[in-house]
Formats: sequence, C-alpha cells, structure tokens
Amino acid sequence: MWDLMKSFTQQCRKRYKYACAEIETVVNSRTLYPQKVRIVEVGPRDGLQNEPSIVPTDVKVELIDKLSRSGLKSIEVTSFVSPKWVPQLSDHAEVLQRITKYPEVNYSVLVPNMKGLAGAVEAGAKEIAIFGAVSETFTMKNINCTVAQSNEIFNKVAKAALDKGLRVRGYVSCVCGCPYEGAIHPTAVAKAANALYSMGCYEISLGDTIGVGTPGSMRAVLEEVIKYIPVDKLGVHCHDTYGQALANILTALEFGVSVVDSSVAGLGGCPYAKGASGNVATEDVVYMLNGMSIETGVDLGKVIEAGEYICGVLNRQSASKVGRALSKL
Ligand SMILES: CC(C)(COP(=O)([O-])OP(=O)([O-])OC[C@H]1O[C@@H](n2cnc3c(N)ncnc32)[C@H](O)[C@@H]1OP(=O)([O-])[O-])[C@@H](O)C(=O)NCCC(=O)NCCSC(=O)C[C@@](C)(O)CC(=O)[O-]
Repeated sequence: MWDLMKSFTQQCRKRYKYACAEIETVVNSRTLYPQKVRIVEVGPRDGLQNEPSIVPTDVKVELIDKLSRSGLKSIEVTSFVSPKWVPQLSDHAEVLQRITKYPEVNYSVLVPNMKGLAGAVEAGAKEIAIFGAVSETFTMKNINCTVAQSNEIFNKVAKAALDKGLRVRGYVSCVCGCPYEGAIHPTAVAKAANALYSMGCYEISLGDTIGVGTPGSMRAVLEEVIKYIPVDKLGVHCHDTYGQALANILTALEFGVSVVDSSVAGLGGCPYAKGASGNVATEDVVYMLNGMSIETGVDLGKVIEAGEYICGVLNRQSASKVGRALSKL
C-alpha cells in the first residue's frame, strides 16, 4: 500500500508538477514519508577529519564502539586518504582493525584511489565509499584532479572493489552549491550522480557540502536526480551551516529518500570547503524521525551518550540541539 501511494505521488509529481500540489499535500501529510530510515553515521570520518587537533586512536575506537551499540546499522569509520592531506585520519588502518565489529553493522571507509583501496582491503574493509563532485574547482582542491580524471580513477577503484566482493557507496559533493564556483545546476548533479551509479555504487549520497541548500534547491536537485537513479538508491548528506539541514532532510523524505547521513554531536566539516560546518547532528535527526514515527532502530539516549563522550574529549559543547537539551551532564 505504501509503495503504491509513493509511486502514485511520484508519478503525479513528474506529470503534473504544479497542478497536483493540493493532492500531494493531502497524500504527503498521511503517507508520503518512508516508514523506515537508515541513518549513516559519518561522525568518526567526516567529523574527525576536520578537527584542528589529532584525536587519539583509542578515543576514535571508543567512539565508534559506542555508536555501534546505539543501534546504528551503517558507520563510516575513517578515510584511506593521504596522511599528508588529512593527517587527522592517518591511523585509518588501526582504527578499522581495532573497532569491535558488530555483525549487524556495516563499517565503511572513504577511498580516493587505488592506493587507498589497497590499504582498506589490507585492513579488512568490507565497504568503501568513493567521492566525486560536480565542481571542477572543488574536485581539484579536494583530490587534486579534474572531474573527468576523478571519474576514471573511481571507475577503476569501484571495479576493483566490486571484483573483491566489497560494497561501494558513492558521494556527490556540492549538490546545492560549491564554495568556489557558487551555484550548481541540478542537471550537472544528476550527471555526476549517474556517473557514480553507473560504476556500480549501491547507493548515491547527495552531499550539500557547505550547507547552503534549502528545501527549494534540494527539491530541484532531487527532481533531476530521480530521473536517472531510483529513489531507494539515494541518500542525503546535509551539512548544517545555514541551519537548513533538517528542513532539507524532510524535503528528501517527501521524495521517498530513506537514507540520511548524519554526524554524532554535529561534528565536522570538509577541510577543502571553507565555511562548511558539521553535518546535521545524528541526535537531531533521530529525534525528528522518532517524532514522525519513522523507524530508525537507533536508541537516542545512546547516541546522546556517544556525543557527550566525544564532546567531553574535545572539550566543547555539542552542536546538537537535542543533545544539549537532553544531556544529563
Ligand atoms: C587523492 C589524493 C591522495 C591525491 O593527492 P596527490 O598529492 O595528488 O597524490 P599523489 O598520488 O601525488 O601522492 C602524494 C603522496 O600521497 C600518498 N598517497 C596517495 N594516495 C594515498 C592514499 N590513498 N593513502 C595513503 N597515501 C596516499 C602517495 O604515496 C604520495 O606519498 P609520497 O610519495 O609523497 O610519500 C589526496 O588529494 C587526498 O588524499 N585527498 C583526500 C582529501 C579528503 O579526504 N578530503 C575530505 C573528504 S570529504 C568530502 O570529499 C566530502 C564528503 C564525502 O564528506 C561529502 C560532502 O560533504 O559533500
């Protein structure tokens, strides 16, 4: 029934974009949101890659173990990128090897090239994430190559990873805007997303890297992307720089997107995207979804505890409003 309603609403959207606004509102308010959402916790990677100081390996391992015990099913634990570029995650192999692997949790790692893939495989990775972008300037600053070159590299990485039986996730960055090139056209996002999807990624995460998106621009992006990629193969990765992340996630849920990336305590940012603040906080996403009766399997109290732990070590206040409101400390 849910699938039928969702498909009906998506067809209405495609065919009668504006005329059906009223029908959609009625359907939206009752049934449009997915019943379940998988949260992809990216704090240990996206969060800690941007810390001014290097977080001790023991702390990273403890944080990831706490997150594993909170009911999260997907955790991105580190990056096998160059330690010269991101020294904060140079202990990638040790982190991946030392964390407790819960059988129900997928642990993924970011990989930029074949060297990263070799390191990840040697350390026992079962899932990798490759990361492309729409913008030439961002790609050059982030991974030191053009978009076309990055596609060549990622194609090889994805093929080799799939041949070894690994799962491959794809990110597209800057989907709502680039820190260097400004506005990004949704058709360019769809093209970049489709390129990664064609490489065999099981899911494409759409990254609003600098958090400039609004429900308007997120909607425009999704309308284009779903022309090429089924909505159940999409996730959203919203930074909260402008306070729009939850609104943007809600917009994505209205499209039927059921995978949301988030970061415990709202840690993070991208070192090659000036002004990017952390991802939306996992605590805030879980609180919102709980309030909408959307199942995540995540224990809010345990995520708050994990957030308190890492904020205690970093000696800073949580960026999660829910975390702060419900903290027992
Ligand atoms: C891609 C490179 C490596 C190119 O960097 P490069 O300097 O062009 O690479 P290179 O091939 O010339 O190598 C330079 C040195 O790095 C080494 N090296 C080379 N590759 C590796 C590797 N995998 N692991 C370990 N070492 C490596 C290599 O061996 C060499 O060492 P040397 O000979 O000088 O001693 C570099 O630019 C890099 O590591 N970039 C990663 C930057 C990064 O992690 N950015 C943050 C990701 S967040 C993001 O993209 C957004 C996202 C995903 O969160 C979603 C969103 O919010 O939108």
